[in-house]
Amino acid sequence: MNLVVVGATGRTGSEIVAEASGRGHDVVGVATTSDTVEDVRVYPSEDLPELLDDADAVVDFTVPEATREYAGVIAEAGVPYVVGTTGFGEAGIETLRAASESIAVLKASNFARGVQALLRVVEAGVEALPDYDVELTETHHSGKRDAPSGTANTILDVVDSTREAALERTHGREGEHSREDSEVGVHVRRAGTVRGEHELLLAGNDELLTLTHRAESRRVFAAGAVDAAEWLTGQEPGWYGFDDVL
Ligand SMILES: NC(=O)C1=CN([C@@H]2O[C@H](COP(=O)(O)OP(=O)(O)OC[C@H]3O[C@@H](n4cnc5c(N)ncnc54)[C@H](O)[C@@H]3O)[C@@H](O)[C@H]2O)C=CC1
Ligand SMILES: O=C(O)C1=N[C@H](C(=O)O)C[C@H](O)C1
Repeated sequence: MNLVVVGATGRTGSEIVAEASGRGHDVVGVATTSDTVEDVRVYPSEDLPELLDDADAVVDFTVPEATREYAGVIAEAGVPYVVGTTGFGEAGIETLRAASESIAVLKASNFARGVQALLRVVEAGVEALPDYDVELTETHHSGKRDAPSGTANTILDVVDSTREAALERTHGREGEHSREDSEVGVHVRRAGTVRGEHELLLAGNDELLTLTHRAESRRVFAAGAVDAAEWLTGQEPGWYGFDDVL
């Protein structure tokens, strides 16, 4: 497969370049400036339209502004599009949804297989313990831009859909007021080189249940993203998630 990795010089993109090259794919990179990663040539972003002529799939781990800018040109070129970037507002999601009318778009906030399993376990835990308090804590490296993480938002969406109610997301706490039953606490930590940890706490009835996923290296995201690109090349235009691949 001819694969274009947008964000190829980044923390995650460079791992994706290594993973895809290691599987024998022909990889080119795109980033803000030209470079080389793992002997793979990285082109500046203005070269993207030309690189799409020979591409079988694009994988994008950048920033929401870049993804929004490139979605149109990738859709015009008719190339399947795997999006790992997080931190979109509603307008960003709309742009990707519009692209999915003409190409296959697979967007996931986390390409670790363990997180897909965690989402199923969260659903089961919340269903079994409907009255328990729910608190979410996520920890990432100090360079992460968006907060809460995309995965945290996905977990909270699963809690809401399981409870069939939108809990009020309380981001950290200070001052003097006790917890309301209608809220879910969301706690974000940024420190060092942590690859990504998510913990959901369910508490009530004198007991605690904690559900935790910890990524130990970015290779887990890279492997999932390349699995997704390999799978997506055979799909019809539409909107897909990582659970469709597994
Ligand atoms: N879905 C998942 O499993 C995962 C998602 N992510 C997400 O991926 C994104 C990137 O994270 P990191 O690799 O830590 O970031 P990073 O800051 O290390 O790398 C960003 C990359 O994007 C490129 N870039 C930035 N603006 C660009 C533009 N306008 N045009 C072309 N390239 C541009 C940079 O040159 C760099 O190569 C974040 O949104 C993060 O949350 C990260 C890990 C796993
Ligand atoms: O920026 C990161 O590093 C990560 N971002 C994703 C997110 O926002 O959930 C996935 C993973 O946790 C690593």
